[in-house]
Amino acid sequence: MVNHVPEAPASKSGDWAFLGAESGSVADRLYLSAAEEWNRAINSRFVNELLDDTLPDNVLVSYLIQDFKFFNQGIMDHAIALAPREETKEMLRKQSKFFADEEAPYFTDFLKVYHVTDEQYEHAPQTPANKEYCDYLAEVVNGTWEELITALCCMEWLYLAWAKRTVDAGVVQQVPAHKGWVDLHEGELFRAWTGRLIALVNEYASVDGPEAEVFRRIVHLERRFFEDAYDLA
Ligand SMILES: Cc1ncc(CO)c(N)n1
Repeated sequence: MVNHVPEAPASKSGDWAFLGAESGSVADRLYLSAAEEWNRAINSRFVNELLDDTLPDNVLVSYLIQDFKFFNQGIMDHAIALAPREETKEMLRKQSKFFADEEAPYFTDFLKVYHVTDEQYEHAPQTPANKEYCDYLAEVVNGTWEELITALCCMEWLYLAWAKRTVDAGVVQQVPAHKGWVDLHEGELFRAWTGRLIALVNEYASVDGPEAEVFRRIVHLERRFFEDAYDLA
């Protein structure tokens, strides 16, 4: 295969020091505590096929319909409300606007190019993992800032981690929808955003607090979210 992207190696302490998760930091320790399932998620069949351009269209469509439903949930608004400092609220507001400007158009264009009708979108049932994930986030947004920032950090970081595989391998996807999905989750801006979330986790979260369970639960749900794309495709 010409454009094969190798799997990510096992997680090691300090892997993400360049984004602020130095060895022994809270973020690094949370990352290591979920290492096994994190690795399975970022090396999942869905990610492998997306990066190698071998993903069947119906699986991509099924996944993105689920993700669009997931994305429309307002987690950022809750984070803005709970953020303890005005500068953090402002940072989150800017990122929220970025999502509205960049990520939402990706979805809308995608649905058009792949001929997904509004009806098909509306009627697609949520997959079990997506439902469980959304239910869980509905709980988390009513919890503490520490838990919410840990959840947000984990989900964005895990996305950067799978997308980074292709950047590390120097492979560029030839299918525009695949490349577009990578570009939304890897690059200077997404790295900076993830780095800001890692800094907040280091500042506010604790490895012995309830945040540790939140981190592992999100990794688990992310792995299952990828798998479910095949079941309902
Ligand atoms: C399910 C899920 N988790 C994380 C991201 C990254 O923002 C996403 N788009 N979807």
